[in-house]
Amino acid sequence: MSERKSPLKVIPSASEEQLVQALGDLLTRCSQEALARQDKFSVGLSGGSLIQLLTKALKSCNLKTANWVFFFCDERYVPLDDSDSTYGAYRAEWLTQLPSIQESQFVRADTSIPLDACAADYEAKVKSQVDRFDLLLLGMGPDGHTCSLFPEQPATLQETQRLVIPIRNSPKPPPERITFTLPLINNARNVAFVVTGGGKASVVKSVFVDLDKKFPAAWVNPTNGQLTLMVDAGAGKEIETLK
Ligand SMILES: O=C(O)[C@H](O)[C@@H](O)[C@H](O)[C@H](O)COP(=O)(O)O
Repeated sequence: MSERKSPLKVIPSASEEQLVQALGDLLTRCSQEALARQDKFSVGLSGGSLIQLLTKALKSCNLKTANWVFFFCDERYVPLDDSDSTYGAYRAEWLTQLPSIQESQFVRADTSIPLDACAADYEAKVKSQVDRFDLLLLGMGPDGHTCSLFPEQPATLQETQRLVIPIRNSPKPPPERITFTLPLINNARNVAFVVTGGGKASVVKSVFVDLDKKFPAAWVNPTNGQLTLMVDAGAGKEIETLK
């Protein structure tokens, strides 16, 4: 158990429709705040079920996205046209369904170079464009992993220097990845977990109520930013005390 640096905001949703609406509201607020401060809105994306939810939120909100820039909180080290590529999954959804978003708005990892170089190159890309992320959208696996920070690889949670690191032997395939580290994640202005499904209810409680550091997601604790947890009825069923 450790302390939260800022209060956790929990947004429960009774249906997918409500969750999509809440995600749209979050994007609206964070983008307005960012664009009132600077000329770009920087967003870190994650893979998994978030892709579809985000696509639905963006379609229903009709936001002006021209000044948004999308990064990847983690990426699988596979060619960009591989079916495992997180960027590829977003591209397939967004470039067909969200015509206002351009390919040039994605800052992609260069997976054609060696893995260590890929991570260092992505860190350089982040540093050259972003001081603090305006919004990081994170998923969480049933094992409590987030980004590509896995419970089986606790040393990744001790990183203090590098902002993006290579991952080898990931317990979840594919084995090679790059991932944002805690110094970068916890420096963001807004970090939002989007977690769905009853299968994750107990890990949601362990991470967000018990702050059990066995789970990498429990290490996400923005230093000077807002942490939000968006859950559907299934994932949120064991956290009554937080709602
Ligand atoms: O790179 C990956 O393997 C996925 O992106 C993964 O990290 C995902 O974000 C979480 O497992 C949550 O996924 P779900 O929301 O689909 O459960």
